[in-house]
Amino acid sequence: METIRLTTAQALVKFLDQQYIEFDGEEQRFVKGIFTIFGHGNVLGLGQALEEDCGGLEVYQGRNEQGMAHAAVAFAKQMRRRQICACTSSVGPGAANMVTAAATATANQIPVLLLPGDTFASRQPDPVLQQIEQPHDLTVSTNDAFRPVSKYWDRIMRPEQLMTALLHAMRVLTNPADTGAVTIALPQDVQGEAYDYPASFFAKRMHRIDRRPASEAALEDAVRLMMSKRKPLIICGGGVRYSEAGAELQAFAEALHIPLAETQAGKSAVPGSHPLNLGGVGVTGNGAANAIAKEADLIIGVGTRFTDFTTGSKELFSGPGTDILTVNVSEFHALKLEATPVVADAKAALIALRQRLEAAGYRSGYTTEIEAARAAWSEEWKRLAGIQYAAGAFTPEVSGHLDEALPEYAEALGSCLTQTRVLAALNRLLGDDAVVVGASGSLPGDLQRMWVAEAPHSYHMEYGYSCMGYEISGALGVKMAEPDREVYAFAGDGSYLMLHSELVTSIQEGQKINVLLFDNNGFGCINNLQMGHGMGSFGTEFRARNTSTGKLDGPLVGIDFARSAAGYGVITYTARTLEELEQAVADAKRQTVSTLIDIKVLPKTMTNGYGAWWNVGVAEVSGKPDIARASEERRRFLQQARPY
Ligand SMILES: Cc1ncc(C[n+]2csc(CCOP(=O)(O)OP(=O)(O)O)c2C)c(N)n1
Ligand SMILES: O=C1C[C@@H](O)[C@H](O)[C@@H](O)C1=O
Ligand SMILES: [Mg+2]
Repeated sequence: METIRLTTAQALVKFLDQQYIEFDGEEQRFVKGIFTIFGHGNVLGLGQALEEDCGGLEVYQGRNEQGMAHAAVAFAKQMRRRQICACTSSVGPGAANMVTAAATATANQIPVLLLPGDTFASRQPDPVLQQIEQPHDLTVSTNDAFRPVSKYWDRIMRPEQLMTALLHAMRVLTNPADTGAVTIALPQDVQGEAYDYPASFFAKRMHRIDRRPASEAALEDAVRLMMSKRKPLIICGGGVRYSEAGAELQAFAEALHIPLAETQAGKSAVPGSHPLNLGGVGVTGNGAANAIAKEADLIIGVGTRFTDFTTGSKELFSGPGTDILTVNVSEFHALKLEATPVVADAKAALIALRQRLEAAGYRSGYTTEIEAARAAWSEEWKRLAGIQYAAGAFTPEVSGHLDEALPEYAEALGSCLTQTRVLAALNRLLGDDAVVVGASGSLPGDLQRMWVAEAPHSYHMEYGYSCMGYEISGALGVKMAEPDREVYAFAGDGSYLMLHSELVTSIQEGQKINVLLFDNNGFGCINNLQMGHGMGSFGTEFRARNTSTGKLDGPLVGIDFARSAAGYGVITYTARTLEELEQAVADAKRQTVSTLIDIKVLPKTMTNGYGAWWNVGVAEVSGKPDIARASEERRRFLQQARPY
């Protein structure tokens, strides 16, 4: 047997360099590159291997391990999971910083390969710097924290273990039904240890991603169910996009005259302006999709995980005559809500189903309802787009919370801009081909309702984990995936403050991203949530400590975000009027380096709900009557919702 003597780390790099995937007959390199932050836990092992021979892998330098791993997650998501980046960190805190990103990947079912350094396998120098000593179990290290948030976890205690570990890593990373974070912990000493690896291990490997066909029996069940229904509604989830099934979903809807609604992950599979596309559904859905959902007698969930935001905590389509049909490549998701399951690739299943339903002469029973719902939402959209603040006589969208404080905000921010008006303007200004990126705060809800995404894959929302700080790191990953498109990160001020370090990486890499920062001086959506459930404003506005009350109810803490980002070399703007915003967007498009527009918007001017419930925990004991009312309302909704 021919062998090659390499260190564990060198073998790892050589193997990753030889992985390819085949999808619909097209071959592609699987690992584009590797994000690194070196420390003593990885620099002399994996760092040495990459310096000596990184093959075709690109090597990037991250700023924060969570940020760089989020960039890798966003890259893979925008590549529809057909190409990934790996990430290596040092031992201890560097590794711990990646745990959040691992969870983001796993929650969203996005492949990412994480390679944290680990403590010594030999234990000779223990305890090493950054080692946690657990007297009850010496095998435990920080990296065990990746176990619950990874789809595959391994620790390489001997060089030869690497071979089985990497083959299993590839199995999970390329599995469309069950992928997510793969963590391979690399003890510091083992990374540099040598072994005679079989040369065959480094041969080019092609991993075919098959389109799993639906079984005849499942198709028959689905057709039988559909033939008995007159008001079906398709819910287009992220699986439609990963399967490249947008055109087929559109053809399916057109042929059978069935409206469709979008989840956050499914948006931009079918053009937003299509007459059968009702837009976002659920807690952050719009009036049209939610109205049709409430009346539907069949929900056809294609490639969706049916999260609480999509199902309105299982209250939205809970009528006694409403059935669920699922098309999902994952059995786990297909079997949710006691659905009639079609476990299959979305594109393959939609083609097969359409053929059978057309042959059976199926057409839904909708007459004018779809058009009417769309028209009503269009009027509402225009109203939202036109909302302007007027001192003294203004009722914000989210009213009855901070109404009296709005003049103070207008003065402190120096702006009267409303969030809904800004979003409508941006939808017009950015251009259809631009990719919008978001994750957390009030913006995902507003975007799901208001953003009309026309071009395929122009909407990139991480709403599985809704992780603050993903927006900017994510935009970098999206730009790496789609260098020819303008990429816009939509971030709240809270989210920006939490993590924006990879903005510097975007400058370093010459990967232009645009940050649209919505500064409303606080954790706006959480303020809405607490005050909407009977609490006061507590710990969510950005106010200084008040020396007379001892509380955080002093003056507003203003931040000049444009000035802060300018220090990184970012081209920055501040927008306090629509004219300033228009000029800033026009100028930002002309730039070749990353830009940031600090948009000052009034709190409470985001969209409000459109008839879908969200089950959030409410105190059952409180001296406040409003909280008791909220708790009572929750009990009432729970009785209407599906219990499981
Ligand atoms: C990492 C992380 N921590 C906490 C949360 C909970 N959370 C969700 S939105 C939010 C506040 C967001 O504030 P901001 O980014 O300013 O957006 P706004 O709601 O004001 O538009 C918080 C704390 C989260 N989603 N992610
Ligand atoms: O707690 C949350 C509330 C949501 O409105 C928000 O979008 C999300 O980021 C979150 O974590
Ligand atoms: Mg905010």
